[in-house]
Amino acid sequence: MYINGDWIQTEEQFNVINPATNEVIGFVPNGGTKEAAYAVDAAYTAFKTWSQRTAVERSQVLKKWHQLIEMHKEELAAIMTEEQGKPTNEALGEAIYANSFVEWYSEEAKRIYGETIPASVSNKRLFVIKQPVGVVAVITPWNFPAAMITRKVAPALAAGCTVIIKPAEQTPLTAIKLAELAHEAGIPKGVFNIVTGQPQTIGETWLKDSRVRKISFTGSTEIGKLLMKGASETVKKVSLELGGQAPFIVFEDADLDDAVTSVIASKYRNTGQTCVCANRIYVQETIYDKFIEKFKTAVNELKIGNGMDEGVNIGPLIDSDAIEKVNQHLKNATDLGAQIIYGEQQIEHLKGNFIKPTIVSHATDQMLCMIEETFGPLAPVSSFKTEEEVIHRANNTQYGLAAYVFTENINLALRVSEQLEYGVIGLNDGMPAVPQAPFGGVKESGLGREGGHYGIEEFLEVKYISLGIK
Ligand SMILES: NC(=O)C1=CN([C@@H]2O[C@H](COP(=O)(O)OP(=O)(O)OC[C@H]3O[C@@H](n4cnc5c(N)ncnc54)[C@H](OP(=O)(O)O)[C@@H]3O)[C@@H](O)[C@H]2O)C=CC1
Ligand SMILES: O=C(O)CCCC(=O)O
Repeated sequence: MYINGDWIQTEEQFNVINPATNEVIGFVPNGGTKEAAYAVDAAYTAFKTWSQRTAVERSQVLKKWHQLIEMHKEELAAIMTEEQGKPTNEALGEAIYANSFVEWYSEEAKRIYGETIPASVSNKRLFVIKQPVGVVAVITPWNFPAAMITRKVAPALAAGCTVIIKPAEQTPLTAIKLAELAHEAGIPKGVFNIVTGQPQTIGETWLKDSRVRKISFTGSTEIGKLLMKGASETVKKVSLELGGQAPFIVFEDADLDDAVTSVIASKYRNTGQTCVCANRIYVQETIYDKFIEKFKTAVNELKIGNGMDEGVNIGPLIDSDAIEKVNQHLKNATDLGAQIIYGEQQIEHLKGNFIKPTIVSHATDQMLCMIEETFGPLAPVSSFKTEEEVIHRANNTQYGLAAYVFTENINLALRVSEQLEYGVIGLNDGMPAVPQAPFGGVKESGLGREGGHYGIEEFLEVKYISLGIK
């Protein structure tokens, strides 16, 4: 792991596994309290100087990191395919996407503006300045091993914060590669630190330490809630990007081909393992059969296999627990009357964590797959009659990250978008996330926003200065 500009080893290590083959591909240090605390010491010390650098200086260092990531994007992609399973093209797409946050925030570093406020008396002047929050703990998941790091770290560093990062145990190698490039880019020692190892111990050490002023987390709602509770002990700021349960709504006047292309992209990207994946698909009853036919045809084109192999677009799931969850959702759906219309055959020729893309029709809102985040390539399709009905059903969840709406009617589109209780709406768009726009959820899908100028605000404190003048 990488702390205070040095590479740190521990006696104990843990293995990193390729989910396409279940083979061990490497190992990393199993850090605990000692390493987690050392990272805070380093980041706390480095904050004093990094926060004092000019915005232009911070911007230049981030630009250098961006250049190096661009130069090494194929290598990063190969690491992601090996440790996470996503197909090569998708992994390269992620490396580029991840780097777009570094580029965007290298520019945004220069636009952290304050404010002057008219005073109500003539002998005062009122100012607002923005300052970095301090040491930021970044805890990231395995589904986007590079982008979830850069989406948090780039705005944090641009704002003048220093970071301590704990990547997911399944995907530490991508994080370590990013650290190598950060080191080469001249990010000063202590500004960027990676601790691999025991999640609970590392998490607790950071939660208890009052020098850590912010936690930025992407992952399950369960762990998000736990971190939020822990953060209250020292009143840290929190940003949480948690589970989703995205409805994908297709109205009868939608461009069907477009809707099908988008549902494939949204549902099967990363083999269904994103928090914004279409989780439940609602299709207006008048076009239901036609949609299902086109959807089936398109899914049939997908090639499943080891992400390293040419032409593969569906890789393995991350581990056997993930397979079990999808199978549990599928069994529950069929027990409750859903019909498997695509995907019933088992995959026998692949030995990793593979599961066939599956479509079920006649899904109802009582089924687990319509209530919980499946995080896998199971697509339940349900029909609806009216706008009111589908809005009610889409909102009837504790989650609120992304929702998708397909229609050619601008009035309907805006009415529905405004009524959906979600942080991100893909309106005739199955892939809305970009670096310049705010991404994040409402309800139990999280707090705060990543991306755009909103994303950097999460790492800034507002300071009000009242100046009395003579
Ligand atoms: N919003 C999203 O993008 C994601 C949502 N999920 C959802 O969560 C489910 C479970 O996935 P899973 O990987 O277990 O997600 P987790 O929430 O458990 O893991 C996310 C990150 O949190 C860390 N973590 C776990 N426990 C603690 C703790 N007590 N204190 C501090 N950090 C901790 C993990 O470390 P470690 O890896 O070492 O356990 C990892 O780095 C998925 O099936 C999916 O539904 C999962 C990933 C991403
Ligand atoms: O699953 C997630 O947490 C990540 C985001 C997807 C995206 O950025 O498109």
